[in-house]
Amino acid sequence: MTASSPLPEPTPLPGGVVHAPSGPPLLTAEHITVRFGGVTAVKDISLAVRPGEILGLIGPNGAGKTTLFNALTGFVRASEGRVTFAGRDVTHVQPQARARMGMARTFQVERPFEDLSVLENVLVAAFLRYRGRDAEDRAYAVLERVGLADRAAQPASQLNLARRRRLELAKALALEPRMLFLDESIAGLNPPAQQEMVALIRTLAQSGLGIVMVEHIMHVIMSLSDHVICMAFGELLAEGDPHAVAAHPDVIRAYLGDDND
Ligand SMILES: Nc1ncnc2c1ncn2[C@@H]1O[C@H](COP(=O)(O)OP(=O)(O)OP(=O)(O)O)[C@@H](O)[C@H]1O
Repeated sequence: MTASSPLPEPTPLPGGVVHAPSGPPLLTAEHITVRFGGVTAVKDISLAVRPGEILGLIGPNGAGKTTLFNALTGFVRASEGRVTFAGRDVTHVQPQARARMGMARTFQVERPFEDLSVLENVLVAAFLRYRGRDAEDRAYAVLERVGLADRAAQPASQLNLARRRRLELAKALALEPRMLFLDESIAGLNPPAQQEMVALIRTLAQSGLGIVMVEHIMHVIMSLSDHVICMAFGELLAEGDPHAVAAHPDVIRAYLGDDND
């Protein structure tokens, strides 16, 4: 029996203009280590993301993806290492301040203000950067962009899962970020909704946003990512373009020994 990769081959996505990450890195992380008491959840991981680039973080359960993601966005304190955004050291900058600087994130469990309308939810985020009419204009523009403009007046509580995910994305985009951090934006959606979200994410990268995504749906992450980092037990297992990572013997071993893909 030959050891073929359990990860799907990257396939071009329909309608995709090839996007071209360019310029110096927008985000760099150097030698990030995160310890929780005696547990080293992330060990010496470095990465860089350029404008327009999509970085996919993969790895079996407990690999440290979420912890690394949280260290990048400021929700977890790095025990060692440095995070730089747009040339500024943000290692000790609080999450909300990072968001205002242009590092916006979504949450795996989306948590809109249920009683507020879709528009009001986006306005709450828009007010972090804009005032009055500017915030409203920004919120409407973002709702158009994610395809929720026709739901603007609806209470967030009435949205289905796919639209809640779009609202989560709209809230992040209302900050007019340069980097977007997506925590499982696609898992749990039905296939058509997955495709719509994939197309949207691709468009956002094409517009020049740098994107870091943690996602369990392998065919999605392997197709969308320009660069993939595979972690296991907190450490870097392999990195490179999706083809190279999917074919890497250590990655194959990690996934064959784990049924979470
Ligand atoms: N707040 C914490 N306190 C203690 N240990 C933690 C904490 N957060 C994560 N860990 C541990 O760190 C390790 C990495 O967890 P993490 O959630 O980052 O992995 P993951 O790759 O995101 O996993 P999954 O795919 O299951 O979400 C695990 O051993 C986990 O139990």
